[in-house]
Amino acid sequence: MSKLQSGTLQAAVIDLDGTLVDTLADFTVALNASLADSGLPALAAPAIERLVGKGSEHLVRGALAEAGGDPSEFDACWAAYQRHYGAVNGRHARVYPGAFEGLRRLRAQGLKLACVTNKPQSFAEALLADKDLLAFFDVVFGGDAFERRKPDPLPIRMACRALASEAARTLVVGDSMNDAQAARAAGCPVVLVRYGYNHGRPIEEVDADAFVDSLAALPL
Ligand SMILES: O=C(O)COP(=O)(O)O
Ligand SMILES: [Mg+2]
Repeated sequence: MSKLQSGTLQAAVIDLDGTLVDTLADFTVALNASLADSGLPALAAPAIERLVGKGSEHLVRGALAEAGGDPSEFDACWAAYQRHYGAVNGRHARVYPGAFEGLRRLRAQGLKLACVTNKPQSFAEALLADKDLLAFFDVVFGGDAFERRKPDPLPIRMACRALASEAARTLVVGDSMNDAQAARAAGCPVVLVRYGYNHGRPIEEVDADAFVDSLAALPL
């Protein structure tokens, strides 16, 4: 755990959905409206939660399959989802307890901050702005910012480059195996929150340096 000790870090890369903001209700409303447009039944929130974390295409494709739709309906469902999510983005979402305090503490330590999410860039920026979180970040990279997204290390590496930080001195904070795998492959220490979305799997089975119940409890 020594690599997480205060004073050694230069920057932190923070995930969005399931780490900073609880967006499951937004996903549920937008996906079910999209499925309804295709005449398909609604899904319960826990089924949708298991699909969150690998980006919006994965989410829509998975929801379509779970609702009994045909893969050929993807394009229509994807277009509907863009519309519905754009209309609902942030409305049913809430910032997790401790998130503001955690971000303030990271900033107070002099760390540069990046938000790296698999959520599309425009939705991510709008959500962060709506929740008064955008100003904490030096840079925001969405799931469509690069050719590969988490669990690929590319977005984390690009964040380190943008922040001019060494990977080993850049703390990744997330809620899922996608964050942890990306961080490990990039050579960054990683802390996972216990309250987010991890494809229905216990978070503590993921390889990480520490687990916390709140961003206010980050081991800094
Ligand atoms: O869009 C998703 O699937 C999840 O986004 P995240 O990377 O912020 O958790
Ligand atoms: Mg997440």
